[in-house]
Amino acid sequence: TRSTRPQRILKAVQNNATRGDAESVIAAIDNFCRKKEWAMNVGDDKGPILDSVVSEVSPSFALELGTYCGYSTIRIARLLPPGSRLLTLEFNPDYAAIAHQIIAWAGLQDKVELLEGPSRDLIPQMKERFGIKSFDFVFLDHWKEFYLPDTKLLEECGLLRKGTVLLADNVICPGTPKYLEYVRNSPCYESCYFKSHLEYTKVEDGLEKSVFLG
Ligand SMILES: O=c1[nH]cnc2c(O)c(F)c(-c3ccc(F)cc3)c(-c3ccc(F)cc3)c12
Ligand SMILES: [Mg+2]
Repeated sequence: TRSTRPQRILKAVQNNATRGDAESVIAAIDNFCRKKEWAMNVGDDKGPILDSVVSEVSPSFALELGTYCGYSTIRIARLLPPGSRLLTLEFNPDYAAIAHQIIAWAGLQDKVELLEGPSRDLIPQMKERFGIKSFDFVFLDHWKEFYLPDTKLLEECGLLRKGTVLLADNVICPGTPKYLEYVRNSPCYESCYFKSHLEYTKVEDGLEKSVFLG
């Protein structure tokens, strides 16, 4: 039977990237998705913006909502200081199975914990089951309709602290108007927009950075 797009991305990594070399895994995915088959990775245009925010925050505890094939997981994990942890949540088991293998190929499995299940079920378990006090950085890249409810859930579960940085993908394309309205008008957030392009295209998209003020 026909392979899936995530399986074809994994094969491109195994055929073109060096084990343990995260940069080569990122390059292999970007080359494949730019030249062969588009896929919803944050990509090489928005990616450096993600990198700069992660480097600036240098988080001890980071959360990613939406793993897909692990491309942004690797972009984040490769910049984390020793001893820090990235938890990434994926509800699609087929995506998670591929992401595990791509994260391992990059040699970053010791910094990353990939949790399978719906974010609304896993977020309330973070303190008790995963020993998280609060997150320093959150990357929202799962499903546009969940950005706002999951942000409110993170607040309600006491998982955000003064200065926690939220970075949201796709705020223009496909767009997350309810989330943008909230973080841009709430007195509890200081937000700014980083204009860029939809991955591997000339279409406008961007990332919204929002600092929780407590
Ligand atoms: O769903 C997503 N999660 C995370 N990141 C995404 C991302 O970075 C994207 F570029 C897209 C996208 C945008 C435009 C387009 F034409 C196709 C897909 C999607 C997306 C949007 C609607 C869907 F029905 C399916 C996928 C996502
Ligand atoms: Mg995205």
